[in-house]
Amino acid sequence: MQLSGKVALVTGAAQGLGKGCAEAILERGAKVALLDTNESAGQETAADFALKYGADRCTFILCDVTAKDQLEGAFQKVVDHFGGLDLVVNNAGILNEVQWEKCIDVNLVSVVRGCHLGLRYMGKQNGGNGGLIINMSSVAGLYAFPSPVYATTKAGVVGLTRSLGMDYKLGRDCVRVNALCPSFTTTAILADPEVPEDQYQHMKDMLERGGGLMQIPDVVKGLAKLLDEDDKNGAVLEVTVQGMKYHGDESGPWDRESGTHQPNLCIA
Ligand SMILES: NC(=O)C1=CN([C@@H]2O[C@H](COP(=O)(O)OP(=O)(O)OC[C@H]3O[C@@H](n4cnc5c(N)ncnc54)[C@H](O)[C@@H]3O)[C@@H](O)[C@H]2O)C=CC1
Ligand SMILES: CCCCCC(=O)/C=C/C=C\C=C\C=C\[C@@H](O)[C@@H](O)CCCC(=O)O
Repeated sequence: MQLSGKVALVTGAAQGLGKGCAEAILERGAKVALLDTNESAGQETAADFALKYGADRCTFILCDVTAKDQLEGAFQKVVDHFGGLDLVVNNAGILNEVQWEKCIDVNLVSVVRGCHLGLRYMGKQNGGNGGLIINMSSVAGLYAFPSPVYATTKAGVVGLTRSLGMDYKLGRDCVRVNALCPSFTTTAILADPEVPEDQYQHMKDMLERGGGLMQIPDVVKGLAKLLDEDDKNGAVLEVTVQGMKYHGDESGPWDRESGTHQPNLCIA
């Protein structure tokens, strides 16, 4: 996707992977709205970006993605402020197995809502120009992981992405929907996950056996790949220290015999 002059909305963008994604999008010439509950970090990030990329290209919107009205209001504010919407990155997420309902709300329910809003504002059948949605899942959504509710939310994001990325939907909306699945990356989420001790110990072990931590720029390379590969829709990209690979390209039972797959009807 060519991003010069386009408009992006990134949730959970005050810090961490959301901030890294937002900066990569700015570097490619788009305007970016940063949504987050952390007002001080969000304002600071927006101020930094304004200095580097221009005050007219970045805005912070205080938004709890789990509050339906706030998320809807934030999408409307972005369109009012920048005059359109072309790219949504549903990134905000937490790991909390104690307050597990909250974990589902932030990581899954809000991503469903973010996708619906993205389709509402970008979908051609609604008067939009088409666009791209990138959902932040995790390697935990692809393989067994010691924190089961977190893993469930991330697997849910994979299923949501694949199904919203079906060709018949693209033919109607011209909005591609893809997911990024990073492994352990150095951000604040690693510092204080609210998980029982046995889960934490098991994660430490997985981290060691998996080859260690990635850094934010490693994951941003995955975002860049999804931005560049305009033919990808419903794609699920794993990003680890071992490299990047797409998941789940195999045909379902309905396509298996013929080996055919309907081509995309429209590329945004
Ligand atoms: N760091 C890692 O190892 C991995 C992280 N991820 C995912 O990446 C995404 C970003 O996480 P990180 O940058 O690592 O963590 P982080 O904790 O540094 O950033 C998360 C951001 O989301 C915001 N946020 C949390 N709840 C929110 C809400 N209700 N509304 C709006 N904003 C909210 C936080 O304030 C924070 O700015 C998450 O979805 C996480 O699950 C996926 C795979 C690996
Ligand atoms: C294999 C799937 C990885 C998916 C990672 C993910 O989506 C979210 C992880 C969130 C929190 C994980 C916390 C893990 C903590 C410990 O492993 C700890 O050892 C991390 C230490 C970090 C450091 O050395 O700086």
